Amino acid sequence: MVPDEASRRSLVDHLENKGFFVVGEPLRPAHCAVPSSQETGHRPEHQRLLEMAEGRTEEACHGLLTGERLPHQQMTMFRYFCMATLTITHRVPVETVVDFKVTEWNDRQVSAGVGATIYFRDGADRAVISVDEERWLGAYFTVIRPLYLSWQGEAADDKGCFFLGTTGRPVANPRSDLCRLWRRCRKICEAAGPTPPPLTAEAAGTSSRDTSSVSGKGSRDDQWDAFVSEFPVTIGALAPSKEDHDGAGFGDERTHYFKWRRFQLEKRVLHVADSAGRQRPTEAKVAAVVAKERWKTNVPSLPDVLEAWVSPLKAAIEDDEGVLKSVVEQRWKGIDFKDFGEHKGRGVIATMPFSKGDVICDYHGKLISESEGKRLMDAVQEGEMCYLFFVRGRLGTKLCVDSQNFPCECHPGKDTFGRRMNHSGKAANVKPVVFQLSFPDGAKDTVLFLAQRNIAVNEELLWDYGVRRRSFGEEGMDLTWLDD
Ligand SMILES: C[S@@+](CC[C@H](N)C(=O)[O-])C[C@H]1O[C@@H](n2cnc3c(N)ncnc32)[C@H](O)[C@@H]1O
Repeated sequence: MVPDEASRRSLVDHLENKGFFVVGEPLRPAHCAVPSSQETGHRPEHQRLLEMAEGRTEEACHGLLTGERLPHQQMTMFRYFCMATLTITHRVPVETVVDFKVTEWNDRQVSAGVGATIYFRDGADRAVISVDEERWLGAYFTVIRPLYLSWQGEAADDKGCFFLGTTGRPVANPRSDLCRLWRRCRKICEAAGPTPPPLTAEAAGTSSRDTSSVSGKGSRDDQWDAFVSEFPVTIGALAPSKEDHDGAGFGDERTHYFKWRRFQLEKRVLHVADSAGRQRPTEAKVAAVVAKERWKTNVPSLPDVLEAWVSPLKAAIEDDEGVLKSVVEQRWKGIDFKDFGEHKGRGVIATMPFSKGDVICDYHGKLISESEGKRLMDAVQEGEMCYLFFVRGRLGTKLCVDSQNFPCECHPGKDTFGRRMNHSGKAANVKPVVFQLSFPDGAKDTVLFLAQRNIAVNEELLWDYGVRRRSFGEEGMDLTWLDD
C-alpha cells in the first residue's frame, strides 16, 4: 500500500532503478491517431522527452540516409525512438507495434506534404504520421532493418515484422526497449530540463490487456538480445564493464558478460582461422593476428583455431553440392549393404573403386547433445548394437549423432549406410571427419566418411570406432571384435 502520490512516485523510481518496469495506470483506447491535449498522468512528459530527443534523431536520420555508418548503439536507439513515436505520440498499442508488418508499412497511404496513414491489424488500429515521422521510420526500414537482416542467425525468422532486433528476429520485449530509451533520454536531457517522471504503463504504450507489474528484463533470450543490441559482439570490442551493465539497465548480471566473451572468442577464432587462408595455422600465425588486432584478453589459442580452420580439401567438400544432395537424399553411389552373419551383423562394402580422400557417405542421424547421447548409451542393453557417434562439432562443441533411434524422421523406411559400417582398429580404410554443410535450413555439423586409402570393389568399409577394450571391459560385453 502506498499512501500518497509522492511516496508512490518514489517507490516507482526505486523499482525502476532496480530494473523493474512499472505498469498499472488507467489506460485509454489506443487507436487515436493524434494525442489529445487533455492528457492526464505522465504521458505528456514522455512526449516532451521524445520531442527533446528529436534533434538527435534528425541528425541520426540524416546520417542514415546519406550513407554514414552509425555506431550500433545509436542505431538501436533510433529503432527505439521509432517505436516510441508510434506508442507514445500515436498511442498505438505496444502489441500492435511488435506485430507491425512490413506489408502494412508498404501499404501506408501517403499524402504528399502531410505525412502518411498506417493501418495496423486490417485497419483495427491506425496512425496518421507526419512527414518527419515517415522519414524516420523510412530511414529505419531502408537502412537499419536490412542490416539486422544481414546479421540474422541461421534459424532466425523475421516473420515479416517491421521492427527487428539486431539478431534479425522480431522485437520481443518492447517495454524493456522503451525503458532503456527513457533512461538514455534522461541522461541526454539532464541539462535541458527537470527529470522526467517514472515510466508508467501508459507512457510505454502498454495496452489494457496487460496491467500486471512485470520486470523490464523479459525472458532470458530477450534479455540476451537486448544485451547484444546494446553491446554488439564484435572481434574488436571491449567486453562491457560492470559500469556499462549498470548504466544500460542490466544491473550486475554477470552471466551475459561471460556469454558475451564466449561469443567474442568464437568470432575471434574464426577470424584468425580465416586469416590463415589455405595455410594450416601455426602458433606464429595466431600470435601475429593477435598482435595486429591488439587483443590483450579473450585471445584464441592455436588448438581452437586449428579446430575452426577449414583446409582446402574441407572447403572443396563443403562447397560440393553433390555431397549435400547425397546427404539430404541419403543416396550414395558405389556402396551397398552386406550381411556378415550373426556375430558381426550387417556392414557396408564398396561396389566401385574409391580413391584416397573420396567422400564415401555420411554418418546419418539426429544431432543431439553429448549428455543426451550418454543417456541413450546408458539405455543400450548388453549385447545390443550401438549406433551413437560422439563427436566434436566444428567449434569444439561436444555432440552426438543419434542413429540409435531408427529409422530417422527424415528418411522413414530407409536404412542408412553410416550406421552399418563396422569397426576395425588395424585395417580401417575410411575415417570420419566433421564438416559444416549448408542445408536449406542452415549450416550443420555433418560427419562424412572419407577414403583413407584407395579402396577396391568388394572391400568392406571399416573405420576405427576409437574405443579400446579397457574402457569397455568392465561391462563384461563380448568385444573381441575390437581387436580386429
Ligand atoms: C554401428 S553398428 C555397425 C553395424 C552393425 N554390424 C549392424 O548390423 O547394424 C556397431 C555394432 O556392430 C558390431 N560390430 C562392429 N564392428 C564389428 C566387428 N569388427 N566385429 C564384430 N562386430 C562388430 C558391434 O556389435 C557393434 O556394437
